[in-house]
Amino acid sequence: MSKLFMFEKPLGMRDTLPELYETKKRLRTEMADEMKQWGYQMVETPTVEYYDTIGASSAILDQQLFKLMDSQGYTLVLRPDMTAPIARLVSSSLKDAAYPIRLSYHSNLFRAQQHDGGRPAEFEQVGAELIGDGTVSADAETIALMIESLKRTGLEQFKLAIGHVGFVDALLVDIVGNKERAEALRRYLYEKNYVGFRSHVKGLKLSSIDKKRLEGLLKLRGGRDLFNDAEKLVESEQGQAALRELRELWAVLEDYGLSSFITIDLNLVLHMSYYTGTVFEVYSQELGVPLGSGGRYDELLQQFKRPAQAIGFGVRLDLLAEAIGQSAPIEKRTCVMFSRERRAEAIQNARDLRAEGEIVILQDLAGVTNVDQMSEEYDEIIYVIGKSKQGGPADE
Ligand SMILES: N[C@@H](Cc1c[nH]c[nH+]1)C(=O)O
Repeated sequence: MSKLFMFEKPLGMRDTLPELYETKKRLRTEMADEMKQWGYQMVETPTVEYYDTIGASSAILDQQLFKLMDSQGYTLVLRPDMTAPIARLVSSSLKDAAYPIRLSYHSNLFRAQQHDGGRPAEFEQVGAELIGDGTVSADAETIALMIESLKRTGLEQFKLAIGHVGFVDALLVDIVGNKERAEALRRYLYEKNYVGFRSHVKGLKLSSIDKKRLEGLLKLRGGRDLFNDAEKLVESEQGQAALRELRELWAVLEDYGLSSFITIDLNLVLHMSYYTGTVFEVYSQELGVPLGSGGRYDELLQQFKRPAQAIGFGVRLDLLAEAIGQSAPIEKRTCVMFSRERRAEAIQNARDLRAEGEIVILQDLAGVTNVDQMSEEYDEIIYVIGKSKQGGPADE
């Protein structure tokens, strides 16, 4: 091995130390327990998939895919997303299961990074998919489940922004006339580059009324009241239908008692190109980036020959851990330090304490070079050293 790389990790790869490991484990368990109680069943899919199927339908940029080749020469990818593998699974291994199907997962995903110091290229996502149900009730269930599972982890200050692909697309095409010109504007929205959006709009050959309408889109963020403004802005039936759907969604989320977590953001555009309807993103007060997102993808399943409407979400565990702070409970650690002549007694001691649920490190004194430094690691040390005292307590 080249000495240069001995301590290096590939771009964007991270180690997880014990404290973060425990925090992530707690968060994963809380979320998984909540999803289980809503009837979502956990599944696992392979880490590697075929590039032609999963790589392409995952809607992740090609340059973000980790690619490898199998022994037959087929290109494989490390999965960048769980939604496409689940669509494959539902259309193959679960093809006889009746819709709607409720599945959940916690899986590591891989998205290659171009620069160092950026986001991790491998991260864990906890998510759920509700497949085969196109109702607004399914949209609301997915959003409510996301909120409730985040609440269960102890996250308090967060908001979920809801938008609709149908609305943004309809409004942009209404005004600029075709999909290509709309695409340039969508890109600014996706990058949340509103300054760029405004200056692009200024340069377009449009009437001042239409320019105002485009700028009006940026203001469509807030509570239920903005639906009235939005209705005036969009002309097409597609745009109006999207707004009716969102109004109904809001009403269902009120029935769940969760509307206080919601803002409507009608210029929300997400990274996955498979979204077709409602989309949403979760922000916590602590982070500048969304820690999870999701949406409706009614056309993805037909690529796998089992057409179905579907919706789901994914939460990034690394970002959730960052938002919540390392919060695994501090557990007491006891060390039973023994010398050889009392080894059997020490083993029994450790076994008894572990049976009571304690964390016990069993350590041969001869294996330690710096006893003082080692002692600092533990909350309690029980020395079982020296001559055996038959039946008596361990030496302190
Ligand atoms: N797979 C999406 C999240 C999602 C799940 N279901 C629908 N969307 C992502 O990684 O961003």
